[in-house]
Amino acid sequence: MNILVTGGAGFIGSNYVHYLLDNEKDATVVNLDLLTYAGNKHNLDDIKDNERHHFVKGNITNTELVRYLIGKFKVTQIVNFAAESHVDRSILNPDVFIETNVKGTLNLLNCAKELGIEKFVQVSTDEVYGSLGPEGYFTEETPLAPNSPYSASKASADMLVRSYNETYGMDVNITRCSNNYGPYHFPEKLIPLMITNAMDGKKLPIYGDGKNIRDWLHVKDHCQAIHLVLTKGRSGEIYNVGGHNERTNNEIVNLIVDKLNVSKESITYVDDRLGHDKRYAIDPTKLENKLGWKPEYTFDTGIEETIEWYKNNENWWRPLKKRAQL
Ligand SMILES: Cc1cn([C@H]2C[C@H](O)[C@@H](COP(=O)(O)OP(=O)(O)O[C@H]3O[C@H](CO)[C@@H](O)[C@H](O)[C@H]3O)O2)c(=O)[nH]c1=O
Repeated sequence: MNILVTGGAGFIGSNYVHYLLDNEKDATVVNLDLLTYAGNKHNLDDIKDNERHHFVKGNITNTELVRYLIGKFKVTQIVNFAAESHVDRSILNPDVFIETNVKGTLNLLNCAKELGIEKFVQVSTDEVYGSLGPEGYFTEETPLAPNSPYSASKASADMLVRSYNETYGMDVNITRCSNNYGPYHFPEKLIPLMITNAMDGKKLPIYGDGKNIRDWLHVKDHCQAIHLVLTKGRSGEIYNVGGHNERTNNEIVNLIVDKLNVSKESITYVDDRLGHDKRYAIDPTKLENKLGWKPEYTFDTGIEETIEWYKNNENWWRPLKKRAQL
């Protein structure tokens, strides 16, 4: 297997690169990442001498570069993690989301088609389904109804991937995950922002009333799911990946406050996010039944480990928060 992993210096991508090197002893990984604000070469420090890992700084929109890498490394599969991913940033500046998430995916698909790639996996999100009321779950048949510029860009990319299967018969899969947490999570996102703010005695800003619900999935369970899809997914299929773990934002922040033993008075309610989706909840039955996926982490263990990781890796997150002015 010679796998092109795009966005492999980001949160989920770098966890997946580690997963691949640990679990596929014959795999060569070509890691293409632009190292934007959220990409970080330090996520890959422990594998920088690994001969099966080739890091390349570059943009997935660069046709010549993608063609060159596929040829040089005889790439057989592509897993596309590269994306602008932060909803708040997409509300302020949607353009770069279209550029990377839509045009970048299109470029990868074109190169994959031209050079005969065996499998293309698009890593997508449950946000393409929009927002749920208090009952029910997103299944793979739920109609797409993205509400933010971010989720609209991801839904657009999903449609392109689907079309390359329908039109050109390309072997593709789309995975749609719920909210990930775990090591190397960029500290602009809810869980790492709250942990690191709490460690520094800063305020913990909750948007709106804090009753919005997210389904939290450990990033390592997500990586395992993506790999099952890459190796066993049926061509053209979509697989939802969820944690069976719905929590309100209030619950998450209060849990972190308790675990880090800081005052509840640090919690502060701030203006709501525009178009804030109320509830995401994923039904991962298809992945469990068809591909035998079983998450290993309970949220209790996962969040404990994650908090410990941030306590032990201040050198990793402090410069990031400083640079991003968080
Ligand atoms: C950063 C921040 C977030 N929030 C709220 C907004 C959401 O309801 C919830 C989680 O926010 P975020 O961590 O930004 O994640 P969310 O918008 O759900 O999106 C994440 O999860 C998605 C999957 O569901 C991914 O596709 C996105 O790339 C990823 O960023 O916490 C706050 O209340 N305060 C905050 O400071």
